[in-house]
Amino acid sequence: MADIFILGASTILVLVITHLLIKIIKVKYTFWGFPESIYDKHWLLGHLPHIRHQGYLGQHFLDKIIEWTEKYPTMFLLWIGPATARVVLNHPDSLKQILRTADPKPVGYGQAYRHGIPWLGEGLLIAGGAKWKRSRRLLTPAFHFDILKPYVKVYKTCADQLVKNIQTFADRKESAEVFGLVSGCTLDIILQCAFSYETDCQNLLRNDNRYVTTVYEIATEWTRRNTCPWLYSDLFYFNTKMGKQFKSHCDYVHTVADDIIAKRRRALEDADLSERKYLDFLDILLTAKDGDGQGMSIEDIRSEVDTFLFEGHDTTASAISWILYSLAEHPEHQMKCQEEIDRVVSETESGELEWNDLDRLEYLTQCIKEGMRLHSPVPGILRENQAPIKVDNHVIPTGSCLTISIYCLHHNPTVWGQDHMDFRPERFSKENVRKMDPFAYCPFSAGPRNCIGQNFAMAEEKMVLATLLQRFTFSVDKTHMVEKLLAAVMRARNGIKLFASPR
Ligand code: HEM
Repeated sequence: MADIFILGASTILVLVITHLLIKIIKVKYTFWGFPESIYDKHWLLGHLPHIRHQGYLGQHFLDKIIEWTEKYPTMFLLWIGPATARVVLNHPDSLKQILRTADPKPVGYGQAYRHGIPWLGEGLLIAGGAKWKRSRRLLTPAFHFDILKPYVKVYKTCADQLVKNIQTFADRKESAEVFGLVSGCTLDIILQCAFSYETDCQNLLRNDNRYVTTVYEIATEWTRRNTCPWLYSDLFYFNTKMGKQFKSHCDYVHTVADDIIAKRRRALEDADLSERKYLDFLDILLTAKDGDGQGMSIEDIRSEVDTFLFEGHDTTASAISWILYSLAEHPEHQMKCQEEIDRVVSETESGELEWNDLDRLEYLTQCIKEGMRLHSPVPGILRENQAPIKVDNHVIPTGSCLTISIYCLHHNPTVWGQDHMDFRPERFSKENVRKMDPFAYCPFSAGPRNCIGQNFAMAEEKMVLATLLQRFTFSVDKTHMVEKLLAAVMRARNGIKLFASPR
């Protein structure tokens, strides 16, 4: 009996090792000669020690990928263990080849987007093929300018509450951790605009904001799992402590989404839709019908709500917080923004910024763009190519997992110059933008799978920042170290602390 067991176990071991060896040989052969930093590569772990430096994906990894971008400015390989290679694209000429297509996101075993499915389902962000096409067509009208215009009032009301919250720190002459406060504000905004759902999620007395903190945990854990090949198996992962916690966090955010949907469904039953010119995002989801009269399934609606709740608040919170940080670091640019905002506001009839005024905030817009270049709120995205791609003399075969590193693109010295780490809003002056390759600057990605919410996001960023800068001058709290942390969005490891002096 024991002999049979030993024989069985040895056979399985030999098969596993043979499978692994074949995989290693195949991957090495496929990417033979591709640029990669062999000096930074461990013989077994590949680049994992840099990816998981001190156990998290942070500044060390960002410094490394910038170093590799300087050496290999069109693409480089990133090895996750001995048998998995990711092709990182970091130059407009290489990444435009994939961004111009609607090629899907990789969702196979061990692929990053797969690990997000328990949370976001197959919503617009993760779905591919016909499902993505249908949802994109359905939801595009929800971002029509006529729908977005009235949202400026919501942006302003929520930003006014943010001002009040920051004022409490200013009164005590304390620095405020802005990332958390801004996240509450952007969540408030997306809940009201897309879901007609009002909460007191900016109420500081609540002490926490369970939805924001839970999304923080989920997004951080999602990224952590992506960098741990030993956690790729669902069977294993969901039996670990972290896997169980991830699942329970997902269950909680799903109950939030279910509540939003149920309330809106009840409100819609009493409403006369024929009188409304435009429907908001959730109305569209709830009333959408196929040619055969079939509506969207409950799971599909929830996936979209979860996707928009996350994409609609975490990304903008990252953008606004990091831009504010750069402005606090550069008083000269902050002052120019304030002068512009004061002037534009003084020229309005109501004394309040309206939709059309946002375009007149040209210098603020330059600072926003430069802030999103420097910090890249969404640092990287993945795609699976459906046709071979040629970069320099190398052919990336069909079905490869491509990492489009937005952060590396935005720090590529061959595109942005040796001063790419400097905050220089003049990079986005009209003359400079005219000379720019359209794929050199992609905070919202580009092509058919670009960000559906980018106009919403830009208007929101302008309104929130203009409201804040009208009331305060920000400066950095030098006692607090600000360090980047990569999750699905660019976070700050211990937050961002700023002093706000009332003007
Ligand atoms: C500064 C803010 C934002 C940034 C930097 C940003 C960036 C991005 C990027 C890079 C992508 C491509 C993702 C990928 O290929 O995996 C994307 C897609 C997407 N974004 Fe945004 N986003 C922002 C705000 C928003 C907002 C406010 C919403 C919703 C209201 C939104 C909804 C989405 C959705 C649904 C997708 C998937 C689109 C598709 O695949 O068709 N985003 N965004």
